[in-house]
Amino acid sequence: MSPFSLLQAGRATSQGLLSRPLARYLASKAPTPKTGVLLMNLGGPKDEKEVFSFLHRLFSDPDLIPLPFQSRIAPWIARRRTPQIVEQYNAIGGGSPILDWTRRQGQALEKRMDVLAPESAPHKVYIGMRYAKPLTEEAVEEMVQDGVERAVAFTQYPQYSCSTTGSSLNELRRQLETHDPERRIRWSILDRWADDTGLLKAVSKRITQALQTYPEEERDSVVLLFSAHSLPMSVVNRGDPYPAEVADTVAGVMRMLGRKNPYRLVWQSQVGPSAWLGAQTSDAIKGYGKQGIRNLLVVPIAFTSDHIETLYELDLEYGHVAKEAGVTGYKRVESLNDMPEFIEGMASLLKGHLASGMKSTGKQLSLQCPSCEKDVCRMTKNYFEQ
Ligand SMILES: C=CC1=C(C)c2cc3[nH]c(cc4nc(cc5[nH]c(cc1n2)c(C)c5CCC(=O)O)C(CCC(=O)O)=C4C)c(C)c3C=C
Ligand SMILES: [Fe+2]
Ligand SMILES: [Fe+2]
Repeated sequence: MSPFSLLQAGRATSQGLLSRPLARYLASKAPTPKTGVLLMNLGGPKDEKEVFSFLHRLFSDPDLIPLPFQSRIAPWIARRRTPQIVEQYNAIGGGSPILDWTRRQGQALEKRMDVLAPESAPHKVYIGMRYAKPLTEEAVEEMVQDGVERAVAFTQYPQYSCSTTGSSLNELRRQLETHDPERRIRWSILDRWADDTGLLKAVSKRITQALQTYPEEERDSVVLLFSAHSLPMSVVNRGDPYPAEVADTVAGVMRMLGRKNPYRLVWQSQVGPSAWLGAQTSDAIKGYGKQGIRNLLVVPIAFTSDHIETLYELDLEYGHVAKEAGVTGYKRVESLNDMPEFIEGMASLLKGHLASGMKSTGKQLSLQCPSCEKDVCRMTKNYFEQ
């Protein structure tokens, strides 16, 4: 076991497991990690008390939702939305499991990397969420304090969007400018892994496992409904690569599966009145119901772990839609979470990245934020390319 796993609590100051001084003391006793790996994700409230602050940060982010008078409007929207979202989190156990899953993924990844890539060991995984604790800032502070010299920003969104990975990278750059002004940490970016073999294998295995639960004679006709978080059409229209990269993952999974099941890519989690990319997952379910299709297997294809969008929206909300529509064989593929094949995939992706000399992956160089011309993204590109 990695020495850092033993000191797991030491990195958990923001998660309230230990007092900050004790955590600092424990961290000071650990060896300096040779490689720091920052897992970046959206984050979620751990309980209902955190829902407002989570939504407040989210609606304050112009990379996700540009709003007029953002700093004044964001708390207002967050306050209005909080009761409804608290109810949704309560329906799935009171909070988002995204941090628990990310921690488990991180621990398993750290352990596997120390074996798989001894040349870059010891590895230490940090977690930087965009809108909930532990925030990017806390992770960066800890990395600086640990004396990390080489680090990989490893986004947990396999497909690139300026509103997700782009936003996390912009935030990382801002935090580094404050907390590491001398640029002691050498960074590289690991993102745009939509077609990564490990990812495709893990999703394919999940689908195969789920298909086994249907009667054998019905298995080939089960409709595979790949569902990804939607994007506002304004973001799609400026050329955000996310829809194409999601489609790439779907095509790769279907190739790897080697099955002839009917399949379709649909979009969920639209927010607010503006136009979003469709077709909506819920409309597709209703449509299949009307056609008399009974067996629908939903595959979350842009999330790597469980949270409100899988547990509430896909399972509860759309489970109800399916029931109303007569889709009696509506099921959802289990999320990747800490599936060993997925961890193995993450580890070999990371190992390959490190072996490439810690430069950005090259094949799909991330840092161009390909869709947008925002100054903030250009600044981030310049920062990491130096
Ligand atoms: C691929 C992942 C995601 C994309 C793309 C994405 C775009 C996006 N999201 C919003 C607004 C909200 N998203 C919310 C929750 C949420 N979003 C993602 C992922 C992506 N978002 C996740 C994993 C979660 C769940 C967090 C958790 O439970 O841990 C929410 C909060 C819930 C709600 O109020 O409905 C909002 C709001 C926009 C506007 C957007 C694209 C620009
Ligand atoms: Fe951008
Ligand atoms: Fe979202």
